[in-house]
Amino acid sequence: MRRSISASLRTSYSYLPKLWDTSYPTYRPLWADTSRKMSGTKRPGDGLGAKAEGERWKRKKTASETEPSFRSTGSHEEVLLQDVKLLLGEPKRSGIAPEQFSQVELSISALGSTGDGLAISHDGTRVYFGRCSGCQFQMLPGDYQLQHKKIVIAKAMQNFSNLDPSSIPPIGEVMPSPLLRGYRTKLTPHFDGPRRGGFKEGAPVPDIGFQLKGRSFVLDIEDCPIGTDSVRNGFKSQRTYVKENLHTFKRGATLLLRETTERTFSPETNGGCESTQTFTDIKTCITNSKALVTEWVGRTKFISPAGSFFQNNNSILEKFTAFVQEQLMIPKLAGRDHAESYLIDAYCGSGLFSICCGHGFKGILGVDISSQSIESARKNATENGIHNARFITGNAEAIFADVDFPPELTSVVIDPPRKGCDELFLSQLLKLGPERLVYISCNVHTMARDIGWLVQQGLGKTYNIDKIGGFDFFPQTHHVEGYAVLSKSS
Ligand SMILES: C[S@@+](CC[C@H](N)C(=O)[O-])C[C@H]1O[C@@H](n2cnc3c(N)ncnc32)[C@H](O)[C@@H]1O
Repeated sequence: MRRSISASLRTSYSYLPKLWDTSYPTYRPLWADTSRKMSGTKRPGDGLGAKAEGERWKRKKTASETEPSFRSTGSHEEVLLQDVKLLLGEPKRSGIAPEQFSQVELSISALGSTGDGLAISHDGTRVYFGRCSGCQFQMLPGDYQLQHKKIVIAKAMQNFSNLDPSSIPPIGEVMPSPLLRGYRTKLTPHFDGPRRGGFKEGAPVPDIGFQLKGRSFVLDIEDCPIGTDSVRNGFKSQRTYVKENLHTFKRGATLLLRETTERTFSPETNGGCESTQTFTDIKTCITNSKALVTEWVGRTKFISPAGSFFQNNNSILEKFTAFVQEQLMIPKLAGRDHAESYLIDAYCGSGLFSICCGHGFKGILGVDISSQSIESARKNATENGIHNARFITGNAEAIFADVDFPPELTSVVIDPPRKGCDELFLSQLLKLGPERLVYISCNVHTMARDIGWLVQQGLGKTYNIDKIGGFDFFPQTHHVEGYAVLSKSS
């Protein structure tokens, strides 16, 4: 049975958990040992004096420290465990855990990378705050969220890359989202059903919303302020629909709410210069996963089935894809036309990077496991004037059987799902040896694991990690979109 502890939490901006100390070679909790002076004082039990203290990160890693290597899953539990270990320090504190379901009053010391509030009681206990597992950070100012997310990326590199800190570049600032609320173009609330027999006529309406934090049941959510207006309206209509038609559901269900945009260009500007054309967008909500939705990234139009993957924060995509395009330029070709170079788009979805960043490349090859997404990528490329791109359906590593681009003129953008890349893909990538790698991820822990693994392999030792940072794709939540840019050392 789970231990349930409730903590009192002041949610005003005057009380914010301290951020983790970034001035140290490795990240440590600033608050964990405030009584310790930096000069000459020993930390109880660690046996290290001030001199050794400065060098402690250089010492040989123990088996348990090196454990989260390539096989790490980057799961919530694994990430939380690393934070709790850092918080408690070594040697481990011991003590008696509070009785089950007892209430203890604790001050939250800091936020963990998973968005959990962390507090130390006399026995070193972690606690949760926030009930909905969706957007836990609504009580925190935007700047604080950005600083916290930068530290999340840094701790991910520290805890999951297995790299010496000297080979990790300083973490870049996390780029803010233009919209802090009303940004999410897709929501998937759900409800549970009876174990058997379906909903009977007159049955009580189940909770419809998102998973309760740390539990396997649903928290009723009437409105979700991070959704766009059209998605929020769609949510209200769908809630009403479920209530009125409950007896038609045989079991629980997940509702799809996805924004689509109909753009109309003003007649008087038609035929004029593209960048001066004015337009009006009408946004509505689609609930059928097979229906096609249209999304604009700046002046680029994407059409894909509502149920297929597309980045959820449209407001940041123009800035983000411009950044990725810049990173894909091969440094050795600086100042020269990149029209001689090639692009591989691994995990390409419906072609976001091939299409927004692909102009000017001599050839483009994309791969995705979803045939539906590949079909969209092909159509979207043609519609947007990209005629030198090929897209194949398959596991990401299938691309290597097909590619004949010269490695020294090739850039690869890698944007895997949360679980990261397979070892097979990464080892074949190293065999190809492309000049430039831009790794994008919504799970910075598996990104750290994969980047760390790549640069420690024989063939990977020729790569430098040039940049690491993030974009705030998911304001008000603990999630952050990370990037890592690597290039071949000269
Ligand atoms: C985070 S999405 C990125 C999509 C695209 N780059 C974008 O930004 O719109 C990850 C993509 O990886 C695809 N995917 C998942 N597992 C894969 C695999 N083993 N091989 C190739 N693609 C995979 C999914 O279908 C999804 O489109």
